[in-house]
Amino acid sequence: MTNPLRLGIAGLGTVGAGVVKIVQTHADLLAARGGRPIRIVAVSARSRGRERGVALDAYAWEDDPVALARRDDFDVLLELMGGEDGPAKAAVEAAIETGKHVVTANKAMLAHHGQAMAEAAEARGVALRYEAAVAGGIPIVKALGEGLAANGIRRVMGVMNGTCNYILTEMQARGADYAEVLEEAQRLGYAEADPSFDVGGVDAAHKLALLAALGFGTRVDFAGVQTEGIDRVTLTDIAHAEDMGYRIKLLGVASMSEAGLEQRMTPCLVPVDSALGRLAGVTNAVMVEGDFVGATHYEGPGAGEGPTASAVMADVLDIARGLIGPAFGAPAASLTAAPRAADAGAAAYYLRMSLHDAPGTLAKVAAALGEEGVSIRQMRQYDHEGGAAPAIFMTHPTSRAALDGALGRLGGMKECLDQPMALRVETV
Ligand SMILES: NC(=O)C1=CN([C@@H]2O[C@H](COP(=O)(O)OP(=O)(O)OC[C@H]3O[C@@H](n4cnc5c(N)ncnc54)[C@H](O)[C@@H]3O)[C@@H](O)[C@H]2O)C=CC1
Ligand SMILES: N[C@@H](CC=O)C(=O)O
Ligand code: NA
Repeated sequence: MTNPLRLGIAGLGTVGAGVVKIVQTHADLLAARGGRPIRIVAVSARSRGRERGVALDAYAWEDDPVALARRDDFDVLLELMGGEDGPAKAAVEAAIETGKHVVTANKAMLAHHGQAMAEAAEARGVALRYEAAVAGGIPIVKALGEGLAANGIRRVMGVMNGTCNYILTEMQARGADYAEVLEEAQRLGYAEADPSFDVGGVDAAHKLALLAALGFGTRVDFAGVQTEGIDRVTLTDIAHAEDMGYRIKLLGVASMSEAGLEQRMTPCLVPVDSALGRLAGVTNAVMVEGDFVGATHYEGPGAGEGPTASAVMADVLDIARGLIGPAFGAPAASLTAAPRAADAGAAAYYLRMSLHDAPGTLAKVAAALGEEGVSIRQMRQYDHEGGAAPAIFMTHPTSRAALDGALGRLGGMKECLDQPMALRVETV
C-alpha cells in the first residue's frame, strides 16, 4: 500500500475539531482523492480533557505545539491555533526547519510573516498552504493562485469576514442588538479568539493583504491596508441605508495601477439588490477581475467548523498528490514591494453626525462641506434628543482627500457633537 500522509495537528478548537471529524468521517474518500491514506498521528492543544465531540485516543498527545512540530513521525503540520506570533509562529518555523509541510488557517500570522515563511518553506522544499485562512470554505486561494494564474489581475474585492456579515445581516433583518449578535457569532464558532479583530476590520484586512500578494505578485503588505471596522455602525445607520436602497457591508478592495497598490477594508454602502447587498449571514463573496478572463465571482461560507476544515483538508489533499507550489503563486524572491497608492477614485459618501440643535448649525455644516469641495446630494434629520440633532448627508461623488478635509473641519467645529462617521458608497 502507498505510504500514508501523516498529519500532526496543533490546535483542536472550532477548526481543529472539524478537521479531525473530516479525517474520521471521510477516510476512504480522502485516500481515494489523495492517492494515499491520510492519517492523524499526533495532536496538541491547551486542554487535553476538553470535550470536543471527537475521539482523540488513537493519536499521540503533546502539551507543547513546538514539541509537536519537532516530532519525526509525521509529514504535515496543521497549524490551527491562531495568533500572529507566539506558539503558532514558533511551531510553523519548527515544522519547516524539520522538513515538514505546513497547512495553516492563520491569516494573522501570514499577514505579518508570510514572506519570511514562504521563503523558508521554499528553501526547505516544503509546502506552505493557507486556503482556510482566506474566506473560509471558498476555494479562493486556489482560484486566484491556480485557476486564474494566466491573467494579469486588475482588482480583487469582496466581503471576507463572516462574523461582520453575520452581525450586519442580523441587525438589518431583525433589528438585533450589536453586542447580542456578536455573542451569537462567537457561540457559532465564527469569531476570532479576540473578536475585536473581526469587528475592527483587521481580520478581513489580513485576508485582503494575502489575496493582494497572490493576485499581484507583490509582498504581503498588511500595514498598507486602510482599515476601518463596523464597530461604529448603528441600527440607525442600517435602517437609513436600507431606506435609501443600500446595505452596509465590510468590503475590501485591492487594486493595482501605475500609482501602486491600493488596499482598503472599510464598511461601505452597496445597493440592496446587488450580489453583495444580498449576501446574508456568515457568507463571504470575492470578486476577481483578470485581464483575459474578465470578472469572476466566488461565494460561500466564510467561517465555521465545517467550511474551514473543508479548506484545510483541500490543502492536505494537494500535498498528498504532490502539488507543492510556492505559497504566493510565484517564487518568494520574485515578489515585489509595491508602492502604496492612496484611495484615488471619487465616490459618494454617507455621513452621519450629531449636531448642536441651534439656529444656523446646518448652514455652517453645509458651508464647511462646500468649502472643502464636498457637494451634498441628500440630507435627513431624525429623532432630536436633548440638545442634539442627528443628521445624515449623502454626498455627490467626491475624492477621499476632499472628504478627509471636510471630516477634519467638521470634527473641529463646536456645532458637531461627535466625530462624524463616513461610509463610502461602493458601486458594485
Ligand atoms: N473559526 C473559524 O471559522 C475560522 C478560523 N480560522 C483560523 O483558524 C485558527 C483557529 O481558529 P479556531 O479554531 O476558531 O480557534 P479556537 O479558539 O476555537 O481554537 C484554538 C485551538 O488552539 C489551541 N491553542 C491556542 N493557543 C494555544 C497555545 N498557546 N498552545 C497550545 N494550544 C493553543 C487551543 O487550545 C484550541 O484548541 C485561527 O488562526 C483562526 O483565525 C480561519 C478561518 C475560519
Ligand atoms: N473570524 C473569521 C473566521 C474566518 O476567517 C470570520 O468571521 O470570518
Ligand atoms: Na478559502
